[in-house]
Amino acid sequence: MTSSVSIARRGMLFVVSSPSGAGKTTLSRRLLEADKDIDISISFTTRPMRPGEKDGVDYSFVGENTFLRMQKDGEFLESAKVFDNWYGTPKGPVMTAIEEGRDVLFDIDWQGAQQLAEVVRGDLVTVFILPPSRQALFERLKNRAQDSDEVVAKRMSQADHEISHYAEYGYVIVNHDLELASRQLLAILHAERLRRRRQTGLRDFVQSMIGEDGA
Ligand SMILES: Nc1ncnc2c1ncn2[C@@H]1O[C@H](COP(=O)(O)OP(=O)(O)OP(=O)(O)O)[C@@H](O)[C@H]1O
Ligand SMILES: Nc1nc2c(ncn2[C@@H]2O[C@H](COP(=O)(O)O)[C@@H](O)[C@H]2O)c(=O)[nH]1
Repeated sequence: MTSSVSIARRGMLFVVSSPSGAGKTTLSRRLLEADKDIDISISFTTRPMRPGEKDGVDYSFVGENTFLRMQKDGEFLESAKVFDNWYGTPKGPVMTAIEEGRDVLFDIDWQGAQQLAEVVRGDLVTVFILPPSRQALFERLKNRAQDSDEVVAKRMSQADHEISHYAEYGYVIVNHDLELASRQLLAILHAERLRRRRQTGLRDFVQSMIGEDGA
């Protein structure tokens, strides 16, 4: 029978970005289902709630005055205007999770990823999701049926610019087959947890083993 050995490690900030509609929210949800040791960062936004979304679950929905006050008071780890709305990552929950050695998942855009890179560097893992084609991206946005034609057109018009940032990311996944892309994302998470520098308890673990008598 096997039993697992627990070695202390640093938590990481696991960022997933993509052009709108490529599937990062879908993949993020599947990652949370598949791995219970990662928490999602719930962003604040001034965007109107979509059908089916819940306040405090998908986002914390706030008015622009509240958002700008929070931004001024330094309550965000990063924040950016995306498609005419404000989005921001609240500092508190992320810092607590990292201090406890837990991993945090971020569904944020390239501007947010750049800002996080300035703050955390070594604890940051970045994944960019590409659609299999431009046509597939358009169809996913249309079929999601949660945004007006005008909003879909705006997101498509910015897709090229968003895609141009793919080279700033450590990993890139083409989300053609959802099952495969989900497995690939999970594999990145698992491999990154095993990086030697993240395993802060390794030294003690190895020392105790070397010091053991017998065998
Ligand atoms: N591999 C896939 N094949 C087909 N449809 C997919 C695939 N992945 C995601 N979808 C669908 O594409 C639509 C867009 O996905 P999702 O909402 O996850 O995109 P997103 O990148 O989070 O977009 P946004 O940035 O606008 O939030 C959804 O309806 C989702 O079910
Ligand atoms: N920089 C940040 N970007 C964020 C954050 N939360 C979400 N996002 C990105 O905004 C767009 C649009 O999202 P949608 O839910 O309105 O479709 C998408 O690229 C998200 O990744 C955030 O806190 N900071």
